[in-house]
Order: sequence, then structure tokens, then C-alpha cells
Amino acid sequence: MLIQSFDRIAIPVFVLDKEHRIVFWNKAIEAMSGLSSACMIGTRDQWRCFYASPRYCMADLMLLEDPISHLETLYAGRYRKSDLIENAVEASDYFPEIGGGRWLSFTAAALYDAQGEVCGAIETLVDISEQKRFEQMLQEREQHFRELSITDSLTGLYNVRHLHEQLRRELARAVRHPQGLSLCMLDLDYFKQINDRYGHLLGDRVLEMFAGVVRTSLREADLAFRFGGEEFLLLLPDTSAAEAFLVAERIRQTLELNTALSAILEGSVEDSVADLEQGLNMPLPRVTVSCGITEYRPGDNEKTLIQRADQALYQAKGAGRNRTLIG
Ligand SMILES: Nc1nc2c(ncn2[C@@H]2O[C@H](COP(=O)(O)OP(=O)(O)OP(=O)(O)O)[C@@H](O)[C@H]2O)c(=O)[nH]1
Repeated sequence: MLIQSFDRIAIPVFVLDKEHRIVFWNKAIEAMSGLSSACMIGTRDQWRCFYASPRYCMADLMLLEDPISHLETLYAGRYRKSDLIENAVEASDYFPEIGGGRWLSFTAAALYDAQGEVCGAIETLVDISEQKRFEQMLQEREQHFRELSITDSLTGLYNVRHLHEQLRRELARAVRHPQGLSLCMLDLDYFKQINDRYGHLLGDRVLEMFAGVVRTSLREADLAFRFGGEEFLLLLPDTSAAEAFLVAERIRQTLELNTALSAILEGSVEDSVADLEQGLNMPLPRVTVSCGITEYRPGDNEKTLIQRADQALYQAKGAGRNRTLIG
């Protein structure tokens, strides 16, 4: 009579006897699993509700000697003792077999007879798919806002704020594992003239285009930052100065090639200056970049590394621009 009242509860519930046979399978679990109590009661088929092949459910574990050691094997780090019900344990998991995939939270507890002996086990289930979907949406949003907070909005590269975080991390790594860490400072040449001549809008488009060249020239572990207006910084882990030189040269030459055609079309650029004010499509002017490279040396800190890369860049500018120097 007591057990039949579970049929009045909208939460899926099943009860096992101490031989792991189903003695009760309520209406809510019938609806959730599509398995009727008529076909489940008296069997040990409770696994069919959750899994594609036989395995113990949490309620089964409550009937074994030393349930905790079995819980540790099957649900290591994913189960906890219930705050509400003494000796009950709970966990949550994703079940691809149920209703096209559902997240369930489940609680299992042993049942005791009048002598205090285990005579069965009960398991209740709650569908938490909606809650999980919501949590995932929040996580994605958080991730999105975090990415925005470390990204430069014009170029899509990382901003300076993120540089300090990453540089500190990479420096700590370079101290522990001396595989080499290189820094490359890049600065577009005569960028003021581009702004002055063609306007700020086109200047912005050049910066975006350059960021695209940088992005496609790097490996996955490399990081690119917008360091200032038309100044960029590359953080290249596990990279010697000689290897960084090749990366910088690839970027420098690609930029030169990408804008070489525009140099030929310089006339049309001049003709379209009026269009520029409205940010219309037009060839970008010829742009070059100077690069300064340095490699981690024992005793370096953020400041000394950046200073040396900056110094190498300054020398590249002084030597005529559109070149890469190692400092
Ligand atoms: N369009 C645009 N221009 C920017 C932005 N940030 C900085 N600048 C411009 O970049 C120019 C940098 O000029 P300078 O520092 O004199 O350097 P430069 O003309 O590139 O000359 P060198 O570096 O010596 O080759 C300035 O005109 C800035 O206004 C930006 O976000 N958009």
C-alpha cells in the first residue's frame, strides 16, 4: 500500500529487492523510459532504462557489500552523499539512450527491514536536462564575455591586458623548461602617412588586413597581441630567435605581396579618396612592416624582454624599415 503510493508521485522511482529484482516501477519511470512496469517487475532489467548493455544501476550498488568502494569505481569523483537522506548517495550523468539524450540526477538508498538488515534499495530520478542546458548556455556566455575582455575589437587579436597574463605564464615556463621563448615586436611603417593621406577608415582596414596576415602565419601555440595603435607583439613559445625570424619574415613578405598590387593601383586609390570617407571597398595602399625579435635569456623579466624586442624594432626602423632584426 505504501509502495503503491509512489504511483501518485510524478518523480520516476524504482525499488529493488535484495536479489536486485524490480519490485516496483512507478508510472513516472514508465513514461520516462518507455518500459512498462508489467514487463519490468520481477526482472533484473533496470539497466535497460539507462544503458545499452547490462550494468549495475546506483540502487544495485546499495545492495552490495561495501557500496562505497563500488561507487568509487563506477562514479569516481561524481557522486556525493545526500544532504537530505541518511545513507543515500546521489550523482548526475548524461544518458544518450534516454529520449534522444537526457541529463538525470539520481539518488539511491538502501531499504532496511525491522531488524535493520538491508532488504532492498530505492532509486529516484530527476530530469535535469533543462538545467544543464541553461548552465551550458551561461558557461558559453561567460566564455564569450571573457574572450571579448581579452580581445582587441578592431583586429580580433588579443589585447595588452591578456599579454601580461600570458607573458608571465610563458616566462615562468621558460624558467622551468629552457626550450626557448621568443618575442617579436612588429610596427607598420609610416602608418601616420596612410592615415593622413587616405583617412582613418582606410587605416583601420589596413590594421584588420594585417591582423589577418599575422593570424594565418602563426602556429596554434603562438599568440598575437595588438600592443598599441599600429604596433603588434607575438609571443612564440618553444621558438628560438632564428625560428622567430622566419615567422616574422613570412609576415613581412606576405604583407608586402598582399599590398604590392595596390601600389600598382595607387592611382585608383588616389581617385577613390572621396569614397574612403564612407569606408567603401577599395584597394589598400602599399604598407610595410618592421620587426624586432628577441629570445628569452636567463634572468629576463617581462620588462627586459619587451625592451629588447622594442630596441631591435627601433634598429630595424633606423636601418630603413621593412626588415626584421634580432636583438
Ligand atoms: N587608423 C588607425 N590609426 C591608428 C590607430 N591607432 C594608432 N593609429 C595611428 O598610427 C600612427 C602611428 O604613427 P607614428 O607613431 O608616427 O609612426 P609611423 O607613422 O607608423 O612611423 P614609423 O613607425 O616610424 O614607421 C598615428 O597616426 C596614429 O594615429 C587605429 O586604431 N586606427
